[in-house]
Amino acid sequence: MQAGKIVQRPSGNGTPILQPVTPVDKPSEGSPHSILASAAAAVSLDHAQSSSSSTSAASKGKPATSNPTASTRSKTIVLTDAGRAPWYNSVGEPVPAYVVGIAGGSASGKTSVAREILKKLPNVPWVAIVSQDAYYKSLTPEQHKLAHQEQYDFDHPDAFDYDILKQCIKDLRGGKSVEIPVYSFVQHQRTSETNYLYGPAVLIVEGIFVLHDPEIRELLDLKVYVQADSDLMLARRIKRDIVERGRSVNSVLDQYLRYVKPAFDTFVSATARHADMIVPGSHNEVAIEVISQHMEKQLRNRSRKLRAEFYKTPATQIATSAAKDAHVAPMSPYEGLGSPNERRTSFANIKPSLKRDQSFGLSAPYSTSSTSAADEAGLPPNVILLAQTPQLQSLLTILHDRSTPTSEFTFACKRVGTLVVELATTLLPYKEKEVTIHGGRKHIGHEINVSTLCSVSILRSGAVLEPSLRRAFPAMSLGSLLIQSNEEDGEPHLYDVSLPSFIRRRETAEKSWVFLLDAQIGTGAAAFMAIRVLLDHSVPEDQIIFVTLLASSQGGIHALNRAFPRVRIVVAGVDPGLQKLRIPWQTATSSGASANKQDRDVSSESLHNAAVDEDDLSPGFNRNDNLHMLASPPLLSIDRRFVSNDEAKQRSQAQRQGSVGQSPAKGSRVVFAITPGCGSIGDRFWGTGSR
Ligand SMILES: Nc1ncnc2c1ncn2[C@@H]1O[C@H](COP(=O)(O)OP(=O)(O)O)[C@@H](O)[C@H]1O
Ligand SMILES: Nc1ccn([C@@H]2O[C@H](COP(=O)(O)O)[C@@H](O)[C@H]2O)c(=O)n1
Repeated sequence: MQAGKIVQRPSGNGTPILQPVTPVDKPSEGSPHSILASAAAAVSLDHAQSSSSSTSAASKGKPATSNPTASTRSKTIVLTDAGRAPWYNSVGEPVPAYVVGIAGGSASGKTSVAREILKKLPNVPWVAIVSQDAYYKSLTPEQHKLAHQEQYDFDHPDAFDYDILKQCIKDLRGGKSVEIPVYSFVQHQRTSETNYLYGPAVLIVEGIFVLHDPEIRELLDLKVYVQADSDLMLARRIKRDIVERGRSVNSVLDQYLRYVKPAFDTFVSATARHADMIVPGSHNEVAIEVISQHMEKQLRNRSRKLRAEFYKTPATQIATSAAKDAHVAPMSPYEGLGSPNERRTSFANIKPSLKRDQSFGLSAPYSTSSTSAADEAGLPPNVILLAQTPQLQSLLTILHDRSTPTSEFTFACKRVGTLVVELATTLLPYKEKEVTIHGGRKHIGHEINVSTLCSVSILRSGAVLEPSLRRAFPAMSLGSLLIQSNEEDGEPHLYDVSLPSFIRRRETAEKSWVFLLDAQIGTGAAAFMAIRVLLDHSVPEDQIIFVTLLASSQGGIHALNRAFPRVRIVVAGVDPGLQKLRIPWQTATSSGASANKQDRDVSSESLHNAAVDEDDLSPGFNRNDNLHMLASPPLLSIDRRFVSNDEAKQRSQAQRQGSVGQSPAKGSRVVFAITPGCGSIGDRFWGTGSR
């Protein structure tokens, strides 16, 4: 197969095309597909750092001499398209990825079939192809010497390390991040590089012995065997191995006759009996179509519509099941979207699963003042509310006041941010430290290991807390997650994962303490998704500290507690309401294929300036003078940078005048608003939205 990583990008007419990219590929400036490309970068985030030897393009047809590093490049293939919808259930447990195994002889066309399937699934975001080659056993120096003389048998089932391949499939299936080894066919060994891979909804594993191991077969949802004539496989292998794997005709033939053909006849072809489908190695369009349709159906069945699921559930039913088992979260992060009365009934019946002080052993003076405030506000036991002093109240009033000018709003935000961050830092694991004080005496104090700390902002509003955190820990690593609510169903979708390298590595992630930042918690849907991302990376639940300025006491904060009771939520202020509403929404429909991507590039002004149409309001919504929008999307420019205020204004003006090749189309979207609320805190902080 062709070396190198590819991502799928829609062509101008909307037809998917496959493009080889090097691991250091970046979204091209101004590309309308930059969100897609950025999501691809999210899944293969580490490439830029880890793949130092992978800077030259691997393209088919180039002689090995002109492309000497081609075969050291990963065969891992990643496709990401739209944002990733929730991959977990209402208690926060991940729903397994769909795993397809493709086996068959060498050069039968396994990889090509996998890629064709991938092309047929344009609506399935986050698909990855992993090659079994990455899991060849390490060779001893003696075996290594033999391998260079074509005297080592790479076609025997014992040549592979099934345990680590199994673990990799298990991890990816369970939603965990993994490091995929990069195999070199020239050096006959794994290189020092690995590819970080996280979050595929569909995983395709291909390799000659993918159907050999019974435990691996157990992990596969669909088993495919690619069948091709031996002469066709040999012809393809000669061409490929000379071009891509640095071989000569003689060496290919020697290896083929000594090992490849006998092993194929004895072991590989025998695995065909385990397959659900036998696919021809050529002229296989119909088979690929059938497989893709089957997969799409399976994926539809697995898709999570948490909000819809729970919105339909009557409150009494929720309350009853909650009372039965206080530790099982019966509601989604979207709970609280029924009428206020329904919400009160359901919450009243749910016993808290942890006692605030008991569970975390918070030390005075912080616990006493803030926990009593949290108790009074009816917040769950993992929530720590800042003591509601007149000083804090005055700052929160500035934030609540819709007439507050941007500069004052930003200033107050930073001050409240500092207070809430300082409270959050008291939860860190300080250790005793002995120092020598003036006069030479010893003194026992405390210290914190800053190298284990980092922050992850939920973009874009979470970044408003970064300045406060940076002031406390200037050298702290910062990461981010781009989560946006889907325009059609309001579900959160994950678009970009940019985590500090020590979270991407499991061993260090297990020791890390993460401040997860977002400006407010309404439905809690984005917080829910972000916490799941950190848990998928093995950050311990009780080492995640969610820091936020404002929460709705009726909202998803309760569902967060039931799903993730050990995540502490530190919050400055609490407002009573959470409203679901449908608002008119100005989308920009482009004439080109990139319409969907560019639709995201809508100035939040269009949201804020849009009048709420009475007929469009969801049931139970009361027009409220103090109501602000919570769910405005981040301002994304097409080249993935956040646009400045001026840029945003120019863009929205251009959109209104139709001068960017787009015709505005009126639609509507679901948003959730904390009431009375502070509006879209991110927009107000950076001055990019209305008040
Ligand atoms: N259906 C097909 N028609 C023509 N060439 C093909 C087809 N399938 C695969 N090939 C070619 O055969 C070679 C080996 O295919 P590949 O998919 O890499 O095989 P495998 O992964 O089984 O080793 C590649 O050069 C590929 O372009
Ligand atoms: N160092 C190695 C390792 C493996 N091979 C050959 O690769 C074949 C499997 O890869 P496919 O992409 O063809 O499925 C297998 O037949 C091995 O002979 C190698 O040549 N050198």
